[in-house]
Formats: sequence, C-alpha cells, structure tokens
Amino acid sequence: MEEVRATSAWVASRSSHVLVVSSGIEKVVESIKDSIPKVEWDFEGIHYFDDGPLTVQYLFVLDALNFCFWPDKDLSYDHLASGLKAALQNDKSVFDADRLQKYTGPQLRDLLKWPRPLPLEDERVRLLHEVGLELEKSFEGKASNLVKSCGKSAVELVSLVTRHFPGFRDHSVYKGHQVFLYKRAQIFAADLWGAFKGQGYGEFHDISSITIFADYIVPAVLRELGVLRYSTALASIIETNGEIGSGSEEEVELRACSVYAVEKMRELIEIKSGKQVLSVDLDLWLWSSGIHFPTLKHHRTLSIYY
Ligand SMILES: Nc1nc2c(c(CN[C@H]3C=C[C@H](O)[C@@H]3O)cn2[C@@H]2O[C@H](COP(=O)(O)O)[C@@H](O)[C@H]2O)c(=O)[nH]1
Repeated sequence: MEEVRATSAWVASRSSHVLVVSSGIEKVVESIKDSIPKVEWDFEGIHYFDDGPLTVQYLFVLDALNFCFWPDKDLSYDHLASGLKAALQNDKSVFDADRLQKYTGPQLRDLLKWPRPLPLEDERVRLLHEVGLELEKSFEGKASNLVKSCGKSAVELVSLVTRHFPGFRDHSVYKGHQVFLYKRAQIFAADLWGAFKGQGYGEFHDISSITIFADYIVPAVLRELGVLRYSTALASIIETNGEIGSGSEEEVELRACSVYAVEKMRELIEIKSGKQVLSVDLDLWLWSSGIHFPTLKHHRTLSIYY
C-alpha cells in the first residue's frame, strides 16, 4: 500500500484545513506504547463466520456495501453486518453471484429488514450487481477464488480487488494529484485476517502493509485525541452537521491526514517499544473508541467509498 502511504503523506504536507499535530501524536504514543489496547475483531458479535468460503463471500458483500450510514440517524454498520448475517443464515444461496446481479433496492432493504430506503440505495444495488457479475466472469462466482489467487498477499488482494471491481477504486484528485485511500478494499483484507485469525483465507504475509481505513469515525477520534486540528471554517461545518463535498480539499485532507497521522504514530511506537505495530490494530482500537463515543461529531460526505 505504498501508494496510499505516499499520496497521504503528500496531502498532509500541503494540507490547509487539517493539521497533523506532532505533539498530539507523541502524547498518544506515550500513553499506549507499552501496551496497545487490543480490540478483538468482531468484538460486537455481529458478523457471520463458518470458517469456510461462505464467510469470504459474506465479507466481500459486506465490504462492497460498507459505506455511508450517517444520512439515516438510526442506521449503522452493525445493522448491515448483522442483517447480512441473518440473511445468510436463513438462505445459504443469498450471496450467490447470479443472485447478487439481480437484487433491487426494495429486495436489499427486505434482506436487511430495514423499513425504509437505504442511504445511496441505488448505488448499493449497482455495486452488488458489479460484484456478482465480475465474480461470475473471473472467479467462478466465488470471492474465495479471488482470495486464493492473491498468493497470501494483502497488497496483491487490494490490487486484484481494485483492478476487477471499479466500485472499490477509492481515490481522489487533490491539487492535481491522484490520491489513493482504498478504504473498502483494504478493510476486506483486514476483515479476512481478523475473522480467520491470520489462518487459511486470512493468512497474509504482508498484513503490516495495510494502512488504516479512512472513514468518517477515525478522523473524528484523532481530533478528540489532539492528533488532528481543523481550521475554524472546517470545524464549524462539522459542528453544524454541514455536508462536505466528495473530492473536496477538505474531505481529502481529513482522510489522508488520518492515514498519515496513524502511520507516524505507528513508526513512533515501533521506535519507542522496539516492537512491530500493525496499522490494522491501531485502526480497530481507534474505530471502536469512536463508536462508543455517542457525542462524537464526524464529517458528512455522501460517498460510496466509506
Ligand atoms: N476505520 C474503520 N472504519 C470502519 C470499520 C468498520 C467495521 N469493521 C469491523 C471489523 C472488525 C470489527 O469487529 C468491526 O465490526 C466500519 N467502519 C466504517 O465506520 C463507519 C460507520 O460508522 P457508524 O455510522 O457509526 O456505524 C463507516 O464509514 C464504515 O465504513 C473499521 O473497522 N475501521
């Protein structure tokens, strides 16, 4: 994920709405360097797991739809993960590639037992179709074949996913330069690694290459921790629940500075403790503290990427 690291650093060095605060990073590192708070994957107990290829299919569908929950104040990631789990337990063929290509908005809503239209529902349906079609065309309908063909490399998996599935190509153009964040493609690798506990479909020799997943929770947590500081104008948009345009400088800076700041945090912990630290572990710790923080204000961008 060198391109995610390099392009995020590029944005951080030119950023004007979001500042990465070195003293904030040092403070956080001081408090966690001796023992990084370990958060278990599926600490919520909401994901499907059967130790086999169906779990891979479930995680791929989950991460194809893992974006934009905030426009509906009652909807959260939990509903998606547990709704898809219940649907699969009820009908083992629910995520077969041919069926993925045919879902309509109301059918997806039904599957998730959600009583009203989902945010960006037409995009969610389009992306499901894309997943079904390309899985059928190139991977005999199975996400497990996609994972098998990456040679136990998370970097290769992200590259394969973004090559085959345009909906996962999470990137922006910032000051004329292409910036890669690949949130959902990277989280798919991390979800496999977490669910299968680094074995079988979750075995990746390069899991340390994955960065954090730039969503709307982690930047808000980093700000609370004093690691990110916002311009007055940006702070006021977030405070008043204003929308931030997808691809705007503000949005790219929020996401890229988060990736960059956590990479700096990781490097500093490694220097101070002499131990290897995974961005995936830092991400889960930061994200889980964010979702347990009911008054946390996050930025609002309509996006299919996160
Ligand atoms: N950085 C980061 N962002 C993550 C996740 C996850 C879930 N990961 C699972 C993996 C293992 C655990 O057991 C988790 O269940 C979701 N999100 C993002 O959060 C937002 C949803 O928030 P809210 O509207 O409050 O539900 C939305 O952008 C969504 O894409 C993560 O791990 N890291």
